Amino acid sequence: MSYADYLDLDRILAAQHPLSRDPNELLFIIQHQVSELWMRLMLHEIDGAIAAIRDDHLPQSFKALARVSRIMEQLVNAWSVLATMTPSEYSIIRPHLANSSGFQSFQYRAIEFRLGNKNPALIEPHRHDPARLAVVEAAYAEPSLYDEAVRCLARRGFAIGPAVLDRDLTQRMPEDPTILAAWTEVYRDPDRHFDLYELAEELVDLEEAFRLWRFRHVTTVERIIGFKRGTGGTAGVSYLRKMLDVVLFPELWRLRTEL
Ligand code: HEM
Ligand SMILES: N[C@@H](CC(=O)c1ccccc1NC=O)C(=O)O
Repeated sequence: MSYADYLDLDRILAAQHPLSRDPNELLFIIQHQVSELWMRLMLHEIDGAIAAIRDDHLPQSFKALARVSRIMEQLVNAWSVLATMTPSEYSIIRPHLANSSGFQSFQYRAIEFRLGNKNPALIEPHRHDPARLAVVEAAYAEPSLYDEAVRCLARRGFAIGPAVLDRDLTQRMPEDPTILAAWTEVYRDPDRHFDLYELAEELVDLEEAFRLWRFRHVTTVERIIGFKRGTGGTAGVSYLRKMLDVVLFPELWRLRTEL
């Protein structure tokens, strides 16, 4: 066993195939490949966190969630590398991308779904690809990270409404007063509910990192393509700006007003 064998470097380092003659395309490809590798680890850790919460092993979930947030921070900082690519450079690469786009990232979609941001329309780009479709559909159908956190609140004796606990898991969880009341209680007496308090703060950390990623995506996109339409068919920057309004764990933000 050698370093290169263990890491399967021959395959990883032979996996860049620029379509243009532009030297900057290598940056574009590697930026996305590195992101997909980090996303692979994020999905693994999110799955671990979900299982740990389900099994009431909260300290184990904190380790996994902290790792997910630190990975997301890597992805946030990675935008600075891509931002060294100018609009002139990208305009040479872009025609080669045809209508491929980030919508086709099955790992990104699985992460969004695992974090509870469910939208069935976004399964469609994966319809033609059975193996990837299976990953996305499983993430769509299964309880999200936040579902498991809320079920944990219920197991700890907080009165979570039946509409929440018996909900259709394929829909986004609507903001709910019983969840808000439970988290508010946790934050009013952290010493009494310390592990739930810590869980909540891990979730807030993760959501903050995710928001920063969305913000840097849209800002980098505006810097590189301005207000052109996206290759995936959306209006581009104005579409991505709307995504900045997504709130993953609404009651955890709302409770701060209640304290
Ligand atoms: C020059 C660089 C980039 C440009 C111009 C760009 C542009 C866009 C646009 C316009 C969209 C909306 C879909 C569309 O109509 O095409 C989009 C979506 C997306 N992009 Fe990028 N992007 C860039 C780099 C990246 C990178 C480095 C990643 C990291 C993996 C990424 C991941 C995604 C994802 C996951 C979506 C779907 C977002 C969602 O559903 O909320 N993009 N991108
Ligand atoms: N949506 C981008 C294209 C794009 O960024 C892209 C194309 C192919 C593979 C990855 C991509 N990155 C994420 O959206 C654009 O409109 O220029």
